[in-house]
Amino acid sequence: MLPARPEPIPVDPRSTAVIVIDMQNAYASPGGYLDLAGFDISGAAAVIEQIQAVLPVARAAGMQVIFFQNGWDDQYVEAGGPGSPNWWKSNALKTMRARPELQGKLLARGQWDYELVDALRPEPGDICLHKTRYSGFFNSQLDSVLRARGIRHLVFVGIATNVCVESTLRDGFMLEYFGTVLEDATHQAGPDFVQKAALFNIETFFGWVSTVADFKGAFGQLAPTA
Ligand SMILES: C/C(=C/NC(N)=O)C(=O)O
Repeated sequence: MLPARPEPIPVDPRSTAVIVIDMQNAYASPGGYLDLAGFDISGAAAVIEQIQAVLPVARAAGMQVIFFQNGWDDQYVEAGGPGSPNWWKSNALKTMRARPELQGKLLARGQWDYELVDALRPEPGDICLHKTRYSGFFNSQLDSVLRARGIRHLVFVGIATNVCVESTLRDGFMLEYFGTVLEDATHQAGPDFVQKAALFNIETFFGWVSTVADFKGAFGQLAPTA
């Protein structure tokens, strides 16, 4: 059992994936997109440390680790033009329109901004997926990757709680996946109250909320199973 809110939840490591949402320089490094767009990323360093503690435990327990990277091709075709709400709402695209010297740099594959932070690198056996919108289920291989492995439970870490973490967990709920967020391994884009609001939504309507300490306590002693 994994201690969680609103109640403990049974989690079988063999049918569980840890989903690492968008731990890219864009979201977690000074000089990355969120920082340049004026969001407070001071909590990101702690999130990196917490994820560093989670991943070895997850791998040793036999869980699948899946890294997501968010962004687009270097011409921003995947971002959509003015006919896409993404063109209007993406703060990365808006920041580049306001500051033309950044054009081509933010969230573009091949650029530093798109890369995962140095401290969190996939290991052999981990899976890396790309996404072009906030939900990891939209236009990606995530659902088929999970179904092929019999995975039903998703444990979320990463940035941002109220955007890509919550969007992916919500879509997973609609697709019958059980979703749990490790709250202290996530950080919001926006004021503190949006972290609280996202976690309230998740624990009340869409899934469960746990902590890194409880995750380590539940799975830290487990050897991989055949
Ligand atoms: C604000 C934002 C969040 N992304 C995420 N990874 O949650 C964005 O991509 O613009």
